[in-house]
Amino acid sequence: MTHPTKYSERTIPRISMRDFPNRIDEITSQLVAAAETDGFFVLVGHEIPTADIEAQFQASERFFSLPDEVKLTVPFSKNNAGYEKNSQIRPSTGKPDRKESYQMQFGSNMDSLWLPESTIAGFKAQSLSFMHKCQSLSEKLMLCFARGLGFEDDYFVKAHDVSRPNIQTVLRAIHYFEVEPPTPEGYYRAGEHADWDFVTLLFQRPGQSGLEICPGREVFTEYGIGDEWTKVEPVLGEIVCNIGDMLMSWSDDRFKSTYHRVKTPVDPAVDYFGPRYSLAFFNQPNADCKIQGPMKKYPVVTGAEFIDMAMKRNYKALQQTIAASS
Ligand SMILES: O=C(O)CCC(=O)C(=O)O
Ligand SMILES: [Fe+2]
Repeated sequence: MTHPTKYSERTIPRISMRDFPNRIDEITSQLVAAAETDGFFVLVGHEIPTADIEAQFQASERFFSLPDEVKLTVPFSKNNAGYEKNSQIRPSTGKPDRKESYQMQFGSNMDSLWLPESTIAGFKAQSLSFMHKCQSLSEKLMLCFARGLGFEDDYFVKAHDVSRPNIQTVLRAIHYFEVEPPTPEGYYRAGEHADWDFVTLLFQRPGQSGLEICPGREVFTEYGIGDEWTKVEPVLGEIVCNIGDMLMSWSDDRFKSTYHRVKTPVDPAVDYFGPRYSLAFFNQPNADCKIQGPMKKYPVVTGAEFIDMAMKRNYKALQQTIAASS
C-alpha cells in the first residue's frame, strides 16, 4: 500500500465460443495464443446464459447472508471444500484475505459439507446444476488445449471426470466485505497469487471491479512477479478465464499461469469499496490421473500429488514472507 500501483494496458483477448463444433480449430488457435502470452482470456458467445450466472450469484448471496454459526457448521476441510472466513493467508502478503468463501465440489470431498435443505432450500441443486454448466464449457476448453498440445482430443476431459467420486474440481463462491475508507494498513481483498488448478472460469458482477493481472512467469514453480498490473473489468455475461499452475506444468511451461489479485481499495476516487461477489470454477483433475507434459519437462505426478506439492510450496513461501517481515 505504500507504493502506488503501476498500470499498463494489455489487450486481454475476447474469444467467442459461438458455433463451437464448426470452429474448433479456429478457437484452439485463439486459446493457445492467449495461453502462451498472458494466460488470461475472456469468453463471449458461450453456452451459459446470463440469467443462470445471476441465479448462482443470488444463491451465493443467500448463503452468505446466513449467520456465521450456521455457515461454520460446514467448515473448510483439508479436502479443499467448505466455508471459511478471513482465514486464507496468501504467501505474497502474509495477511488473510478479507473475505468469506464457500467451496463446493461434485464428489465425495463434499460429504457432510452441504447445508441441509431446511436451512437453505434449493441451494445444493442450484449450485450443482450451475457447476455442470461450467463443466460442460470447461470440457470444450480442455478439448482445444489437448489439440493445441498434441494430445488426443479427450485426454484432458478424461482426466477431469466429474462422474468419479475422486474429482477435485471446485466452485468457490466468494464474498469480499465492504470497506470503509481509509482502508486499514495490511488489509487485502485477494492478495496476489497464481491459481493451482488446470483452468479457472471466473464470474464477476458488473460494477464490482477489482480484478487485476500481472503476467511474467516463466516456470510454474517460481514465485517472482513483475510490478505492472492490468485491470480486468467485469462485463455482464462474459467469463474471465485463466490458466492455472497445473496446465502450466502439463504444457511444460508453454501455457502461462499468471499472477492476479483483487485490489485492495485505497482511493475513493477510483477504487470500488463496496461488497464484491465472485464465483470461481477451478477445474482440478481426478486424484489418480497422471500429469506430465508432452516434452516430459517434469516427472509424472498424480492429480492428488500435484495439489499436495502446491500446498507445500505455498506454505514454504508463506513462512519466508512471515520471517522476512518479523
Ligand atoms: O474474486 C475474484 O475475482 C478472484 C478470486 C481469485 O483469484 C481466486 O480465488 O483464486
Ligand atoms: Fe485466483
